[in-house]
Amino acid sequence: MDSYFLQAKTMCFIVSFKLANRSKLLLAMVVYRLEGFLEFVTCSCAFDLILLLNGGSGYSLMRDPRYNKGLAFTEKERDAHYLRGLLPPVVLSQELQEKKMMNLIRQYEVPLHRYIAMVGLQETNERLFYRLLIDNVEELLPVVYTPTVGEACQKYGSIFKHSQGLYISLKEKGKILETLKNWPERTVQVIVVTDGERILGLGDLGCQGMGIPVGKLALYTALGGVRPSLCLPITIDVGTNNEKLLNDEFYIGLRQKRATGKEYDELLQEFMYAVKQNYGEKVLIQFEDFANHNAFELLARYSSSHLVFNDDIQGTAAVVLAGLLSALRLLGGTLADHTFLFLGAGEAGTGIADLIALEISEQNGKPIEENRKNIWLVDSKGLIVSSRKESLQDFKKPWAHEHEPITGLINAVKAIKPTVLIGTSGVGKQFTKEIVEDMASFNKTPLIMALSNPTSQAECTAEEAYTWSEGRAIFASGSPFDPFEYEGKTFVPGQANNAYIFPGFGLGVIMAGSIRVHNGMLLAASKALASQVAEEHYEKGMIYPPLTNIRKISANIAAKVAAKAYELGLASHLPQPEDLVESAEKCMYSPVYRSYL
Ligand SMILES: O=C([O-])CC(=O)C(=O)O
Ligand SMILES: [Mg+2]
Repeated sequence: MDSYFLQAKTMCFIVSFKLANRSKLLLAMVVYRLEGFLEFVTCSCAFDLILLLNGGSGYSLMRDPRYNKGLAFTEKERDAHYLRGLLPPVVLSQELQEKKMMNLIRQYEVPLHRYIAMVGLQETNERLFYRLLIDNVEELLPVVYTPTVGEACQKYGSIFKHSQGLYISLKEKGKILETLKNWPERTVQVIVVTDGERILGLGDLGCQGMGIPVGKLALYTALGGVRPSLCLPITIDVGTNNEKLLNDEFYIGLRQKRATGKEYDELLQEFMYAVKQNYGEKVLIQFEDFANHNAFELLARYSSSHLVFNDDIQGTAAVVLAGLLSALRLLGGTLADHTFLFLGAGEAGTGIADLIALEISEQNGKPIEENRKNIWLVDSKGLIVSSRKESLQDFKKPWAHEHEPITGLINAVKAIKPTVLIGTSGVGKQFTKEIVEDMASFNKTPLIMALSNPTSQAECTAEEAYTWSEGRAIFASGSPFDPFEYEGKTFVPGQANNAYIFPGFGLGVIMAGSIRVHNGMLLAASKALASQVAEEHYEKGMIYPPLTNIRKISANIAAKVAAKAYELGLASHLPQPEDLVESAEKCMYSPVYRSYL
């Protein structure tokens, strides 16, 4: 079915019914609910539909976060929509509401309180929430996202007020399609799903991992411009092995140990096919914070049948590769001239290592096996070397190079002498003074990336990296660190967080109607990000552009990703628009209030 034709037809239906009378409007509403094209319906008409749905009461209407404007409802809107008397006399602009909310949020000193205030706003006035987030991205990202979202997940049960997103537990086995149909939106373009087993570097938080899909999707909208109604956060609850949560009276999930093996696989399979059946094959399914063993497996199993993207493997890889390409402007040489050492050989570590090797192969035309040789990984048992090959998990095997066995990161650093040190271990404080000093002893400009999240799990802090290297290190981290002054110079650490990539990447995939994710699209996203770092940023030690321009950055990433999808023949939205950056910017969600007249 041609969806644009259907959308247009539905819209005409509703508009004509609106012009007729309210009982007919009810019928129109049925049409709308069947087709689910609210976004295409004129604003005032949509407003009327909701009004009708709520029995004609403006009061109920104010309770819908998608439509609520709070004190910004105009006099005319108050008259037209039965709101008179339900609000105090004053009429505020959205700007003033924003100022007031920011003042309020800044009064909370505890980050979790700020998080709770932001979630409260999201649940009452969606457009104001996004307005705040977009206009104050550097200040509010650490509140709704990393690092505060980590603490929010740990305490999710205690702070839980309203449900956000969809929960699919073992209890829904055999009924997942039905469960998906309970979600109010009929059209969904991005799903972020977790099973909560590896939330950031905090481990198994079970069902309380829901904070992560909710936070990631808030970024899809704020940073990538994907409409909130098209985003669906999902948590799959197969139990948790976290004893503390199992014994917590406020825990919100199933009180049982994690299901594994066949039981797990069957639930995930039912989920994947129910999503495809309900939303079609062009819905992007982003896997987030699964444990290593499932993350690699799920990506491999579903990448040829579904539009899947693993943010921790692929998103993190793309953002780190972007940082490396950008850092070369400071370090000199090409990627192939560098030696990389990773602490951590899980999703992030091997994902990044793979993408670096792929990019080097694109550049020098040599086989990927050859280009892996300068990339070394250390896991909990030491340097990954060929004598350990038999006992290694599959995703580590390509990195088992010829070398004598070495235990301990410090010994590996001394032996390998990397130019780039990358932490993806999920364990904090692993880059000790001795390690950073060593890096600085054989590199004029050591590149140090402490990627584990949240801040408590970072391998070292910005201050440590700059001080221990006597101001010579280029430093980037997964969680944000404040600028640091060392001997009169202010260094601005970069945030090598996949937040730079996934919103724009997802937008590009959606724009092109791509049916699969391809490594070429990841490389395109990395290059698009790297190309947006300017001279003034390098002067401060930054290897990423500032987040303040993130919407522009995302539009450029989206354009390059979409272009790659067209080039690879994966795009289904034909013909290809002439100016993809312009198309990306045009389709981005704006949080400005609509008029309901
Ligand atoms: O959520 C973040 O900040 C980055 C990420 O994907 C992770 O650490 O798992
Ligand atoms: Mg993640």
